[in-house]
Amino acid sequence: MTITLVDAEMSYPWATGGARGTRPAPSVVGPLTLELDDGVVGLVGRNGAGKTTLLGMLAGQLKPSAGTVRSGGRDAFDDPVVLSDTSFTGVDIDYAPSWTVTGILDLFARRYPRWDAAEAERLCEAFGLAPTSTYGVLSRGQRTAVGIVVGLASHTPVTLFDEPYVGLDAQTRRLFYRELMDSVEADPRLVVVSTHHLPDLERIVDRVLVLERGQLVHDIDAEDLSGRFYRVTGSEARVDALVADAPGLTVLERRDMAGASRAVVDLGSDRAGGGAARPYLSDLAAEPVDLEEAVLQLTGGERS
Ligand SMILES: Nc1ncnc2c1ncn2[C@@H]1O[C@H](COP(=O)(O)OP(=O)(O)OP(=O)(O)O)[C@@H](O)[C@H]1O
Repeated sequence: MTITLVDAEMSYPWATGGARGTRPAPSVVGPLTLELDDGVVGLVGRNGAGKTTLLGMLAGQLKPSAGTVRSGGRDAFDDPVVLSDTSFTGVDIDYAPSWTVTGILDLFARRYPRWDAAEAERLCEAFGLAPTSTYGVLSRGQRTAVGIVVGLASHTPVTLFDEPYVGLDAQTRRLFYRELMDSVEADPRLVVVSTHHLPDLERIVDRVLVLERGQLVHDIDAEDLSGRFYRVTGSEARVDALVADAPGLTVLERRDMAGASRAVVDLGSDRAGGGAARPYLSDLAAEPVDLEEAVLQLTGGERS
């Protein structure tokens, strides 16, 4: 499935404190022009960057205040086809406390034409969800697991997960990422996962979108990240020579002490000729930087 955004914006008019519609509200997302295709997309950004809002727009649940969001060629907002083609689960989505796990899953089985009941049952067992438990008695992690089961078993062409790790212990988180990986391998679709924990997604993600104050500041092909960022260590003179000689190399962070130097460098994407600088690393100790560190560097260093 393809989702296309053209100059799409979202503002919450009532967030300005004035009467609704009496003065222009600032956009919390956009304007964004973007195309999303099948594959796993990681959506990252600091608190309040607009991730949940963007997911709501992709899901057709929020009407853009300007521009367009089209999913599978249809105007996404409130479109019945888009709604049955899209699952959106996550941290802010709750169900009535009296509903049982089975009751919740039955609801989605009716909503989603490609629902896989056997898979839902298997996943419930794997995530330790008793079918007769009511939602109100589930722990935080078990509630997250209900959302995960819905997202995976729905087999919707567009599957959106908003921070699908809240409350999960390390083993269960790992189980989710393994199940997600198997699921998209068997049934490729567009999956967007908003997250503050990129390392968990590192092996699965095809693309990373970085939002900052509602703007898309980086759109990174995950393959492009491997072999692009390195932490190098060596004598100051060697690091100076690397910086002077390697074509297209950018220093993102550097610390010099007593004649020795440690630096994080960006060789540039392979598409932009980043490979040209790689041979210059051979004189130094160089280790690749992981996806999260790379994104942190691209977004201007440590999050405070
Ligand atoms: N229902 C709402 N009414 C008014 N403002 C809202 C509403 N929902 C979100 N906002 C505002 O929109 C901005 C983006 O919020 P959003 O929840 O999309 O960010 P986020 O990136 O998902 O944040 P987090 O990582 O903290 O979950 C924030 O400034 C928030 O205060």
